[in-house]
Amino acid sequence: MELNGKIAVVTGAALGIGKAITEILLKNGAKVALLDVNETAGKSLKEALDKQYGQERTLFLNCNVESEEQIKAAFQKTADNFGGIDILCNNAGILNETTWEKTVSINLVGVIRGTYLALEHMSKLSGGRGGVIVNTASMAGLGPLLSCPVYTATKHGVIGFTRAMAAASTASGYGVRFNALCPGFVQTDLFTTIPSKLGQFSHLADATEKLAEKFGILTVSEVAESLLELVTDETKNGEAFLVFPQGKKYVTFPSFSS
Ligand SMILES: NC(=O)c1ccc[n+]([C@@H]2O[C@H](COP(=O)([O-])OP(=O)(O)OC[C@H]3O[C@@H](n4cnc5c(N)ncnc54)[C@H](O)[C@@H]3O)[C@@H](O)[C@H]2O)c1
Ligand SMILES: CCCCC[C@H](O)/C=C/C=C\C=C\C=C\[C@@H](O)[C@@H](O)CCCC(=O)O
Repeated sequence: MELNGKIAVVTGAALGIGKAITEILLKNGAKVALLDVNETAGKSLKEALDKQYGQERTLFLNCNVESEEQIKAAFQKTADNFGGIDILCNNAGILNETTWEKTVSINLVGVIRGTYLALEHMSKLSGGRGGVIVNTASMAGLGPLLSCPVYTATKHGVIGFTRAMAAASTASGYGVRFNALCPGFVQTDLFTTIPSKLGQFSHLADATEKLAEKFGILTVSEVAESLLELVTDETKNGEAFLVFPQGKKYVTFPSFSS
């Protein structure tokens, strides 16, 4: 996919990985709607991006992915403002094993909600022009992270949902590709605030730290480069792209056909 003139929506765009995704999409010619609950950070980023790319290339919308109404309105404003939606990055996510229902609501339900509402704009079956949806999962979506079982469950769910939607899209003719981005540990606020978010598993913080030492820490720019590959390579559909400092690989899943 050539990004010049394409229209992208990024959730959780104000900080961390979402901010880096926004920046690399803009750098490659896309227009970007930034959706985030953090209005202060979102408006601040929009102000900085306006200086670098001009006011017309971005739109900041205060949007909580837990709200059907807010996502629906944000997608409509994006389509009205830019003329449609070609790319969706369902990136917003939290890690909190104490408020675990909220973790499920944002990380998994929010991804499902965003996907279904975006298809109303993107699917060729509903008058859209197709495109690509990339869901930010995690390495914890491929293997259990012992200190955060609910977070692990949400990321496993995101990968399963993404792969099933990719198959459904091919079979149905949506014209939309679906891929999961699975980073290892990444230096962001989510990562640095972990110790206070493990709840009943706080005693496993040291074990988690040892895992981070083993696997290394990615920069947000490294993650964004991998996102760009999933967006632009039109051969990629139904992929789980595992990214960590030592390298990156497309995950092979068990096949049940004899
Ligand atoms: N940091 C890591 O180690 C790591 C590794 C793999 C995957 N991830 C995933 O990457 C994604 C981004 O995480 P990050 O590390 O950049 O975190 P972050 O906390 O730095 O940024 C998350 C952004 O999402 C926003 N957000 C949170 N809840 C929201 C909601 N309900 N609606 C809209 N926006 C919301 C926040 O305001 C923030 O701007 C998450 O899905 C996370 O699970 C993170
Ligand atoms: C507590 C940190 C939260 C960061 C969340 C973010 O999504 C990052 C996750 C990064 C890595 C997850 C690794 C999971 C590893 C396990 O599946 C298992 O493979 C570990 C195997 C143990 C070993 O090889 O020594």
